[in-house]
Amino acid sequence: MKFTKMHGAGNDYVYVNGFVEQPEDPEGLARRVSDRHFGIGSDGLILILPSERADLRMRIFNADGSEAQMCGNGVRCVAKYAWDHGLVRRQELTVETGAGILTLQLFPGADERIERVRVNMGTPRLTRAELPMTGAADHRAVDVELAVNGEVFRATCVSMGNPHCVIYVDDVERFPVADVGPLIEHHAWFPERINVHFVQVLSATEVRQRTWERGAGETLACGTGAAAVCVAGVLTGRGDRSLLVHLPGGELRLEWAADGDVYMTGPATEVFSGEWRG
Ligand SMILES: N[C@@H](CCC[C@H](N)C(=O)O)C(=O)O
Repeated sequence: MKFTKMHGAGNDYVYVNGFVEQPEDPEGLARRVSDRHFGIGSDGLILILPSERADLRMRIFNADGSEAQMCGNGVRCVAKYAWDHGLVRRQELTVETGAGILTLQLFPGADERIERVRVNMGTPRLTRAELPMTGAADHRAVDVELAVNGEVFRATCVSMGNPHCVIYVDDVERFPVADVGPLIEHHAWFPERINVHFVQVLSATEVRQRTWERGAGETLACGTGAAAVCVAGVLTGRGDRSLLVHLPGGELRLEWAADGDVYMTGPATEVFSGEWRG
């Protein structure tokens, strides 16, 4: 099976061109290729597929094999792959995801390859039923107290098609993400688990973020998570509608626009291609 390794701000996936390859067991394949010692090494697997409703369709599988609805860093790389590898050569294209059909704008660099992509990530979904999380179905969870192992955090929960929990901390570099992240991912409040983001506010327009991803552990960036952080900043009065997010693997620009949709702009990078015989 031919594959291409790509990343968006360090959030890396193995990409398979589903126009050519049809993997039989994508869940199992995701677990095997993602292994950083015995596989290719990645945060998961993304299949680029034909669509009857959009230019392309993508499916994303986390490193543990679970399928997610959406991947913000991944969808930018799908757009880059489509342009650079000649699947669709248009500067505006649509991608069908588990979170709906998204529109993307592609920005080529001097060598005519795509360097940066802007994605309309759609409208955030804010009720507990939409996340999903326990509690009154039509209520939001904004700065609510969440008890974890005897400690109480203030959590704001936002769905960008997939579920996110945003926690503000004073010093994100020193925060024990690998200890607290999995406890919140598997907390009884979240029947489908959740992605968890620890955020330090630098100013109303800038934050530093570290992420514990559902099904993948700590990653270097999360695009849907950065979108949720932008929304959480506005909902809690901590941030403007336009936000620069610093992540361990790079930077993302977010805007919760007046039309209600969240726009994300960031890099997309191809690392190498190969053949998987596992
Ligand atoms: N890294 C992604 C999100 C990938 C899926 C997530 N782990 C989930 O299970 O919802 C991003 O860039 O958005």
